[in-house]
Amino acid sequence: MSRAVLSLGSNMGDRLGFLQAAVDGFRPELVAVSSVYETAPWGGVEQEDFLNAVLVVEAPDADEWYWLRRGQDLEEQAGRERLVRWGPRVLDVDVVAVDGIASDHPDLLLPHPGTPDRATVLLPWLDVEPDAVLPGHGSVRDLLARLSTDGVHRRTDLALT
Ligand SMILES: Nc1ncnc2c1ncn2[C@@H]1O[C@H](COP(=O)(O)OP(=O)(O)OP(=O)(O)O)[C@@H](O)[C@H]1O
Ligand SMILES: Nc1nc2c(c(=O)[nH]1)N=C(CO)CN2
Repeated sequence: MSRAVLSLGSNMGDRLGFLQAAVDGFRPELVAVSSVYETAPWGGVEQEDFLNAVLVVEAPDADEWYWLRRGQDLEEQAGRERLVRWGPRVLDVDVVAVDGIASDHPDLLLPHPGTPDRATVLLPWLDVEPDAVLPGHGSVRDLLARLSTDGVHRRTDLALT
């Protein structure tokens, strides 16, 4: 069984609709969906706030590349264009971690190297796995305790179904 943690983000157009489309795309493999968070952009590009969420997915015969490909297919279906690094996007699907796998392949770095510094990933991850461990980095709770969560707000009025 392959178990992956995926991070979703959108800051253009119907943000919740794009996240929901990703959830629907992963429906057969879906184990858990976090709350939706409204988050101030990190990365230095001036842009609209994001909606972020985290999914846990599982499939019996998948490997880590399967999850990357599935995420990229869904980004493409959403009409994503790669214009600016860390810039606006209709849908971003990052593979945060797959089981305990470490990968330094540039097309699939695992765990995703941005994760330890991103409250926009760690906070929603804790919703679905309160005892989560980021392989090689320790508990998600401890990683999050080092970070500011200013600008990361749970949207109780929005939900992915
Ligand atoms: N763990 C991963 N999850 C998703 N894409 C990855 C991962 N590791 C490497 N990549 C590669 O990153 C590229 C996509 O980068 P993308 O434009 O989505 O980055 P970004 O989301 O803007 O920035 P960041 O990766 O820092 O969140 C793809 O070529 C993909 O193969
Ligand atoms: N808050 C927030 N900021 C971002 C995000 C994101 O998902 N959330 N993704 C980016 C590009 O990957 C750039 N900046």
